Amino acid sequence: MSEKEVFYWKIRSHIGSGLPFVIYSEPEDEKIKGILQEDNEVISVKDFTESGFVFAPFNTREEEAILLRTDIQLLTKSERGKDNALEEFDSIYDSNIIRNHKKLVRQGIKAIKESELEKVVLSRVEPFPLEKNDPLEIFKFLHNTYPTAFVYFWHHPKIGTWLGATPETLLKVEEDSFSTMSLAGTLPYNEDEDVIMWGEKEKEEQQIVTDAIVSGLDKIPGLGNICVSEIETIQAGGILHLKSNISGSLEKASLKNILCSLHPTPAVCGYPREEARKFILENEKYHRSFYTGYLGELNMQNSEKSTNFTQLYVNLRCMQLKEQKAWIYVGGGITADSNPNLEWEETVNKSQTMKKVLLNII
Ligand SMILES: C=C(O[C@H]1C=CC=C(C(=O)O)[C@@H]1O)C(=O)O
Repeated sequence: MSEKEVFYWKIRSHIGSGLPFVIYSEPEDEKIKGILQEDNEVISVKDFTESGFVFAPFNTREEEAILLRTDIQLLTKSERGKDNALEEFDSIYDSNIIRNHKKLVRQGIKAIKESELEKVVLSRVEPFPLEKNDPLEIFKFLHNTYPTAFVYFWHHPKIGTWLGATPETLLKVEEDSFSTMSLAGTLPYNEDEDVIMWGEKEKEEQQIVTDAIVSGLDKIPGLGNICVSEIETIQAGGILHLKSNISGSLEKASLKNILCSLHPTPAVCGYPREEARKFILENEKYHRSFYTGYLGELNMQNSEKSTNFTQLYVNLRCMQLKEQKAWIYVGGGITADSNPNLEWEETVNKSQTMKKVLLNII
């Protein structure tokens, strides 16, 4: 058996034993890592000084972030094949689903016009029937199709099974520096278009995220030299986003303080945070669970440099596998200038990220 076959064989046998694990690949990296826990204990993160793989929900105030212990660590390399040119396809939606999402968006716009709320991120979940349910095959396809994303397959027998390919970094910390990202605004990617015309709505949406992140970080003692990069356009599968990198130096600030300041960012919740959170919990009418939470390596050891590092990503473009279905989670940022029809289309475009891959598996 090749090294890669041994890697997947060990993962399959861990799944067979009903034990928790995660496999993942960092953006632009061909390494696939595995973290396997040897018992099925559900471990909650207490103060973010722990080491392991963290999987945190959207609502960290009421739900726990889960830690996988690094009992076994695996590594393999996987040359990505040529970019999988997967076909887009038209989904057929029940008219109630469309109506409900547009209604939610209209409620959000109304609240923005009538209250202090400036931006709210509204989402939905849609089921996709799976005939063949092989999450490892889905993971391999995601890894091959989205080389610039953080791709993962996370499983805990007592919690559930999630997969995703997210373009958004929440926090990277190594030695005395940190970086995060302001990602917002969405347009469909069209390879024939050389110049991308971002509208005022998208620019404003992204600026709200940048300003809120910077003003939150500014208040944390022990963080300094905060810099914001130029805004750039990035491609994430079939869509484009506006992105700025935000970085700085970290002296004594704790990870817990930084994460409390960052999560949930206005890219997944809104601004001001409290008003947006309240609106989401009262109006979305479904449970986000780990969608728009975050995940990744927490206080892991870099053996080459003998330092600790943390690399966390926002859980976007993701799905949960249950009841022979993939539940795909999608949302978008709403501001006063949002158009409910376009917001619906945006969620449809985002759902293609997962569906294109699933269609090749079933
Ligand atoms: C909430 C999602 O995306 C966020 C991240 C980037 C762009 C977004 C937007 O344009 O609305 C969202 O803020 C999602 O993909 O489900």
